[in-house]
Amino acid sequence: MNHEVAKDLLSIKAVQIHPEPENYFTWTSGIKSPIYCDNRLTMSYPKVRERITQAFIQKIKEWGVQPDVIAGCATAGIPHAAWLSKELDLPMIYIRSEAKKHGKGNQIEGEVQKGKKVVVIEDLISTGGSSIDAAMAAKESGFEVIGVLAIFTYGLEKANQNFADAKLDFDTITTFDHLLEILETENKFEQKDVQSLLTWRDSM
Ligand SMILES: O=P(O)(O)OC[C@H]1O[C@H](OP(=O)(O)OP(=O)(O)O)[C@H](O)[C@@H]1O
Ligand SMILES: O=C(O)c1cc(=O)[nH]c(=O)[nH]1
Repeated sequence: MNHEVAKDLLSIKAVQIHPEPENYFTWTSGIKSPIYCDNRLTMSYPKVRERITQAFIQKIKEWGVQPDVIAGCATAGIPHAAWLSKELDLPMIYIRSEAKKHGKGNQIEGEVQKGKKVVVIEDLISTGGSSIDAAMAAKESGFEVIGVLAIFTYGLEKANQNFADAKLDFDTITTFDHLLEILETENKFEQKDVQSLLTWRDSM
């Protein structure tokens, strides 16, 4: 399943690589990166999003804890949380990056149910900042957070540290390492290009 989803991301052209530093992407954390993975594109591919939903179900089974509620991390995690909660016939909420400045001033939309077990669904983990903030908001409102599940992670040491500091479990369907393995195996990338991306990742 891991490799299938990584292959999907490549085949729908969710992954873009700009090796020239002057064309680096800027991530939400401010990190400048030669690679960007636009998992929002998965919405447009029913078979791909279904595979992602099934992979999330598998990850939840592996955790061995039955969630009561599925939470989407705004914005890109929301549609995946919706498909997953429908498949599991569970309630859904979504968590904004900050409380609204008008209306009801909510950060969490949907019904807050204190003591209920929630899985936070995110599209992608770079530093983990966005999904950790969402999980913390859920905790502060009274939910019991089982952990964060995302489609993809870069495997940055910083993210592992941030999740450890927050005492939060997380897992992903696929990873940067899987992507690079596929690019190399399918001869789309030379070993030296794979190595230079790995060196960049490990320097973060
Ligand atoms: O692990 P992090 O360092 O927090 O980075 C990952 C976050 O960045 C992207 O969101 P973005 O801020 O681009 O917003 P969006 O989800 O609304 O598109 C992505 O969807 C994750 O939420
Ligand atoms: O860190 C980010 O902002 C980020 C990285 C990435 O590859 N894709 C994305 O949507 N956001």
